[in-house]
Amino acid sequence: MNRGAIKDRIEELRRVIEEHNYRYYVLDQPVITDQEYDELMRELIELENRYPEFITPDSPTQRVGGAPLEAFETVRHDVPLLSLANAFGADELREFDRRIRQAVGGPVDYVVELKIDGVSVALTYENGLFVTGATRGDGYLGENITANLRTVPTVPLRIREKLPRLVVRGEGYMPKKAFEALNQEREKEGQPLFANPRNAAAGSLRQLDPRITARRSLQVFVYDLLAIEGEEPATHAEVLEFLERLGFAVNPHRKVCADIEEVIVYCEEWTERREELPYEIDGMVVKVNRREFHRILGNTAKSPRWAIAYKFPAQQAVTQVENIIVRVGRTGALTPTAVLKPVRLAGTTVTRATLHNEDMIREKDVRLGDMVVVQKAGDIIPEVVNVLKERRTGEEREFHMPEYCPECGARVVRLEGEAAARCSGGLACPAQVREGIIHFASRQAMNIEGLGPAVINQLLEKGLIRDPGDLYYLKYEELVKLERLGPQSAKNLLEAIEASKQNSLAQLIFALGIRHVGSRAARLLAENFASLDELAQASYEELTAIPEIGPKMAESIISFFREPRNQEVIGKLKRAGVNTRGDVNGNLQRPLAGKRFVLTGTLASMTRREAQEKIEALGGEVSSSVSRKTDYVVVGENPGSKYDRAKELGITILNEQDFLRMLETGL
Ligand SMILES: NC(=O)c1ccc[n+]([C@@H]2O[C@H](COP(=O)([O-])OP(=O)(O)OC[C@H]3O[C@@H](n4cnc5c(N)ncnc54)[C@H](O)[C@@H]3O)[C@@H](O)[C@H]2O)c1
Ligand SMILES: [Zn+2]
Repeated sequence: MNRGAIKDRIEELRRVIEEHNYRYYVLDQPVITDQEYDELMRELIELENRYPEFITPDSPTQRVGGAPLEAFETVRHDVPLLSLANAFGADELREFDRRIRQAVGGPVDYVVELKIDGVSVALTYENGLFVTGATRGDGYLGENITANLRTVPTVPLRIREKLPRLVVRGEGYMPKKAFEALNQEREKEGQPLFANPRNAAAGSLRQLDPRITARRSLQVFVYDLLAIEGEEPATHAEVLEFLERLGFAVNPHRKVCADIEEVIVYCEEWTERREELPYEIDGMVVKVNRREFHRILGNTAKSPRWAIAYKFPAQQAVTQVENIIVRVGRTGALTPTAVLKPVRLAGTTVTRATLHNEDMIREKDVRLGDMVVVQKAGDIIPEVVNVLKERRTGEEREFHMPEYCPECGARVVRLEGEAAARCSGGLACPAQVREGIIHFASRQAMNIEGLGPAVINQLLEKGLIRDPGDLYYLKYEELVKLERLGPQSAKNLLEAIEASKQNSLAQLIFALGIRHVGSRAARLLAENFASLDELAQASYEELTAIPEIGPKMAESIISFFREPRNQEVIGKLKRAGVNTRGDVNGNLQRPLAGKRFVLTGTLASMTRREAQEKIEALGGEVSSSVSRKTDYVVVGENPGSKYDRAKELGITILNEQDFLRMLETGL
């Protein structure tokens, strides 16, 4: 870019950011996500850092927040209420620490607090009485919202010491439950919904009628001392204790850390635990503990140099729906999937998101070409959260479920009471056959290593297999000819197929892909019937007599074994020597029965969900918190507080290797 283009881009960014600031701070109605906003801001900061000659005092990088609303009386803050600089990731925290140590000439310790996602407020007390409450506004001029803050139960009207004058800073917020209830009520009344608890808190504190504020279940956490007449504590940690003694609500989740690595561990712990909290946090705040250093370090125009906000990695991102395709699953269910313009999300590039089913598409009104918010929760496939309708251009197109299966041309039907539309092609539908074989070979089923979707596709295309039974008749000469399958892998694959003949009956039942029969039900069935033949003969009464086997599952099992094509497959399996007999002693297959596990940290070999499924498949249980009843705590990379708790209680700790061994041997 030449200088002219750079200047244009900077001005463009400023204009766009100003517009979003206005919507966010003044109207409490943002139209983009915080991540998108942060991205714009980051670009502007980077450009201004590289071309400082273009910095102007009115740039949004040099100013805090938005202008106060005229409806309120204006309050001038005697100590400016600044914003915070952001750190994205551990390295930026280390960079912050380096700057600090250089400036103060030695090591420093830090206080780390939760970054409550709410609205900044200043509370002034005179002779122990609450006299003024104000919003941050532009940092210098705020709005006088004293009457509203008086209705908030955690704002003490009188503090426990009769100090002549005290100004504190805190965060007004709305707990998640109250936010949901408020939006539900607004929906019923046809009022516009708040985008998130932060906007709801801001809107509620900036009500002209304090009686409305009083009904909004707002709370305040206090986190800083801005002014006091008299002696000041020497450290920030002491400030927080002092505020607690005065009767303020101070957030209990905080930690004094001796160095930045300890800070990083604590931030990562909360990245994992944030969902536990009854209110939203959008990051952590790292503050230099010694207040003497605060004075040495000073402030920029926008933020103190002695503190930084560690922002959690985005779980949401905004992108465009380029297409909506339909995938046909093992049971014939048609799953509409959004093809997205690639976007970075929580460390990976996302190009697809599930839309679940047609009803969901209607409900969210997702159209081709829409800008949407996508989210990743845990390790599940990303999903579309909502559509940014205000960003529609009119070019968007509605989606319709196809009437015929895109893979086999059979009619698509939708059974009453079912959300899914299904291809009626059954085993004549290549998609269903393919997905069925992929399932058969998968880890939890027959666990045939080296037999993934790519190989299965080739085998089907070449006509070498038509169903799972055919896998056991494959020959070496056929396999070596496949693409990307050398002599060694062909040999390995044959061995893996051979080995799978010794699998348990439970694995086989699950692998058959009987509708509604998951791995747990398969295990129950294997424990209750001596062989596959016995199961195939079972009556409706015998099946439903087993606890957890309901009518739907029983019917599905019976009709599966009645279907001639399924009988044919089972015949092939038996002739090939696949084990169809159960273990007499069911517990042999449930070596972890009665054992309670807790998982913490990241495992290298599997996701948390996979680990849980494996434990359960072997009869164990997984719970979310450590107690005396816990038998094992499985500890991966960057474990959370559960690890400390396990050590405290003396519970057996398994590292990943121990855990894998246990899964394999049951010991
Ligand atoms: N979506 C939009 O259109 C839009 C527009 C403007 C701003 N924003 C969001 O707002 C952010 C900027 O807002 P900001 O200037 O208020 O900064 P900020 O919210 O990123 O951080 C500063 C604020 O953190 C709060 N805070 C919470 N807990 C704290 C604690 N323990 N210690 C100290 N401070 C604590 C304080 O109120 C402080 O003002 C952006 O990063 C973006 O996420 C979004
Ligand atoms: Zn089909």
